[in-house]
Amino acid sequence: MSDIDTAWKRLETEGARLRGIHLRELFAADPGRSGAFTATLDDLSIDFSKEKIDQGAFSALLGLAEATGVASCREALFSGAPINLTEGRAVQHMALRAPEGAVVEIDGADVMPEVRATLDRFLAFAEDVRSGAYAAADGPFTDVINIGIGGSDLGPVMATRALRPDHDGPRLHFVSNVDGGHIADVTATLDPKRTLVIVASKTFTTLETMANADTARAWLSAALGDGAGAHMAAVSTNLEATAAYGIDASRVFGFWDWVGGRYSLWSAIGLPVAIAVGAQAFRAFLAGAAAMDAHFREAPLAHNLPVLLALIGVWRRNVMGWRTVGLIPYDQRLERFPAYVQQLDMESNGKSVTREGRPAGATGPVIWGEPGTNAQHSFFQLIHQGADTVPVDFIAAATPRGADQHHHELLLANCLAQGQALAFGKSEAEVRADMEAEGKSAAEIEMIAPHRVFPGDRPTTTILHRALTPYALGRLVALYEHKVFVQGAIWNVNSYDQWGVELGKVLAKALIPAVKGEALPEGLDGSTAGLIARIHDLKG
Ligand SMILES: O=P(O)(O)OC[C@H]1O[C@H](O)[C@H](O)[C@@H](O)[C@@H]1O
Repeated sequence: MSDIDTAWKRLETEGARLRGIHLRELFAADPGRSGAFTATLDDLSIDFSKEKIDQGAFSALLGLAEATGVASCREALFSGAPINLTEGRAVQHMALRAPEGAVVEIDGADVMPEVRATLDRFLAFAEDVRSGAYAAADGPFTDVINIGIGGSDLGPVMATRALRPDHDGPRLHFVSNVDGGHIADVTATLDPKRTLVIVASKTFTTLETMANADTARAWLSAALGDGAGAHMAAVSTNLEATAAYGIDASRVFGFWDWVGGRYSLWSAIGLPVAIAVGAQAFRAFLAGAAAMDAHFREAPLAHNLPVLLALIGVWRRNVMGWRTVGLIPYDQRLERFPAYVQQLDMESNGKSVTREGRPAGATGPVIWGEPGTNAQHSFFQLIHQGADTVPVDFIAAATPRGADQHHHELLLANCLAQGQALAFGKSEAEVRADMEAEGKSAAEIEMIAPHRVFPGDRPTTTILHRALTPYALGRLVALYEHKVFVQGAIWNVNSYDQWGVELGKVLAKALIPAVKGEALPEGLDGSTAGLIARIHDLKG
C-alpha cells in the first residue's frame, strides 16, 4: 500500500470512529478544544473546534498532507514551474502582490520589473480618473462601467462592495451577462458623456464581453461621436485584440498567461477597484494578500491557515461524505464573496480526472452562500433540521467600519448563536422541559416536541478578523486561493484549467443562427430542436 493509501485508510478509520461521537461529547471530553483547534495569523483566526474532529483525526489529516506532498507542491507553485500541466503554464498570481524587492522567475526571467511597471501604470491611471486629470469632455468621470465576466467581473464586484467604506472615487457599475437587460438597465441610469467603460477580458474573445463592449461603444458613440474612444479602456493579456478593437494603447493594461482568470483580481483586472478606492488602498489590499502568501509559504503545515482550511474541507468532503459547503459571511459587504469563492473553488477543483488523466475520487464540493443574518431567515431551516449535514464556514469581523456598533453586536451575537445551535442543538428532553415550563398540555407536547428538536452535531468553522479593511480583504481572498491550491494538491487535480466551460461555448456559437431563425445545425437532438421551434412560435 502506498503512503497515500495508508493515510486515506487511517482517515477512514478516524472518520468511522468520529461519526458516532456527537459534537456535544467532543466538547464534554475536552472543553478547551477551541485552544487546540484555532489557528491564527495576526488578527485573523480560524476556529475549527466545532468540526467533528479530535486529535486523532487532526493528526491523520496532517498525515495525509504529508503523504500527498503538499509542501513540495507548494514549493513547485512558488518556484514558477509550469504546474498548470494541461496548458503548459506557471501559476504565479502571487507575483502580482509580491513585496518590494522580491524576485519572481518564470522561464528563467524575473517578471517583477514588468509587474511593477504595469501596477504603477494602472494605479496612475486610476488616480487620474479619480482626480479628473483624465476626464471626460464635459468634466471628470462620474461613473465607470466594468464590462467582463467570470474572473474579469466577480473579483472587482466583490471587492468594490466589500470596500464600500474606502470608496471615494466615481460610482462603479458592472455588466457581465450577455442578457441585454443587464447593459440596458445599467446604461439607462447613466450619462455617456461622463462615463468611462472598461472592457476587461483576459482573452478578449469572450462572447458575452465582446457583445457588451460593442453595445457600450455604440451607446458612447451615439452621444460622443468620435470622442467615444476616449471613454474606453481595456484590460487583457491579448494586446493584439485590444489594438484591433481600436482602444488606445495608453488606456490598455496588460497581464500575463501565468495569471488565471479567477486569480486575476490582483492584476489590472483590479483597475475598477483601484478607481473606486484609490492606489493606496489597492496597495494595502495587495499587501494583505502578500502577508498570506508569506504565511502559506513558511508556516509549518499544522499551523498553516490555508492548509488547515483545506484539510477541514477534505475531512468534510472525503471522509464524512458531505457534498456542499455553505459560505456565510456575517458581513453584508461580503455579499458577493460566496459567488467569488464559488468560481475560485468550483472552477479550480470541479474536476474528475487526476493530473495524470486517471479517474479522481471525490473532489471539489458545491460552494454556495448568502450573508448572515439574512440566511438565517431563509435556508438555515434546512441546515438546522434538514436530512443532510451541510457544513458551514462563517466569516465575521470583530469591529464594524463606518457602521453602528450596536448593529454590529447584534450581528456577531447571531453569528455565534448559529454556530452554537448547529453544534449542540436542543434535545427532545430539553424541548419537553421548555414546553412544560411554558404550560403546554401533555397532548400538545407529544405532538409538537419532535418538530422542535435540533439534532445538533452540525459542523461549522468560524473565521474572525478585526475589521474588513483592504488589507484584511486581500488576506482573506489569498487564504481561500491557497486553500483551493492545497486541496488540488491533495486530490492530485490540475486546479488551473477549466476545460469544462468549453463545450457549451462551442455549442452556443453553433446554435446562434438557428435561434436567429436560420437553418438548424445538422443532426440536432430532438429536444433542442423542439425548444428552438417553441421559441420561434412564442416570438410570433
Ligand atoms: O477574461 P475572459 O477571457 O473574458 O474570461 C472570462 C471567464 O470566462 C471563461 O469561460 C472562464 O470560465 C473563466 O475562468 C473566465 O474568467
